[in-house]
Amino acid sequence: MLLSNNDIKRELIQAKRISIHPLNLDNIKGSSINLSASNKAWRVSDKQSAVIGNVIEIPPNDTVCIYTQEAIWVSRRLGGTYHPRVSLVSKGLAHISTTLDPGWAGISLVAVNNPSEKTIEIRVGESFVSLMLYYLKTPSDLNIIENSPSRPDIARGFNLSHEEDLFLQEQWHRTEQGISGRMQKSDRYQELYQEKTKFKRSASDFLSKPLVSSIIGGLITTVIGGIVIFYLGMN
Ligand SMILES: Nc1ccn([C@H]2C[C@H](O)[C@@H](COP(=O)(O)OP(=O)(O)OP(=O)(O)O)O2)c(=O)n1
Repeated sequence: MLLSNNDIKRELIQAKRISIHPLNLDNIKGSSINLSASNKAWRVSDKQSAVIGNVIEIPPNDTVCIYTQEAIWVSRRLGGTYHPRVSLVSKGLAHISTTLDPGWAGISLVAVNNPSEKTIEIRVGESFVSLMLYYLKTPSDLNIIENSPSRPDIARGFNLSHEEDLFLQEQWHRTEQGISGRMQKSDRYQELYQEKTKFKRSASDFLSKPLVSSIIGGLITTVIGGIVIFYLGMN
């Protein structure tokens, strides 16, 4: 079953099946979450960084592998698929759709391909890929993650700077505890949490109003009374 925006928000608040950090609530769409481009991106052609200032340049007929800013953890009860955004493909870019395995933790490495004849740019921080998440009917029995978190195995094939290499070694984006812990301490998570408690509070305030509670009480009494009278009449 595909997760809606409400499902994603509920799961993020519980932090038992999904954690994302950094969390951008505006990126949660109807049935997906958009992920943004980080400043770590390399050309497949010559393995060099594709980042110039605040922009990632994708040369004609080349592919650039871009790390997302967001690190994601999902439990064994969820999987996902990565899809290109319309704003990206309408520029002439494409990327090969890939999968998010149950139990995965890490930043994602998304390969963006430019089959056109001109250089196309993606701004650092721009959301460029949509992730759709699905509940699994039964939890995956994959106990050992087959791929190393945040895929340094692939990134080390590029010419990494010392800082980039150090970043890939950081543990916060490579474990459930790291991603979940940072997410729960963030302002955006607190905002999401407050939103939920505000809704709960206003619902209970509404139900506790004397007029509302007497109408509900009256309705319940009428229904129960009706059932009792119906059965008495039957006998
Ligand atoms: N654009 C993407 C898509 C996925 N992943 C992460 C999440 C996935 O759970 C993990 C493994 O994805 P694949 O199974 O597609 O990886 P491989 O191509 O390496 O396949 P295999 O698992 O057969 O080694 O990589 C990623 O970093 N970037």
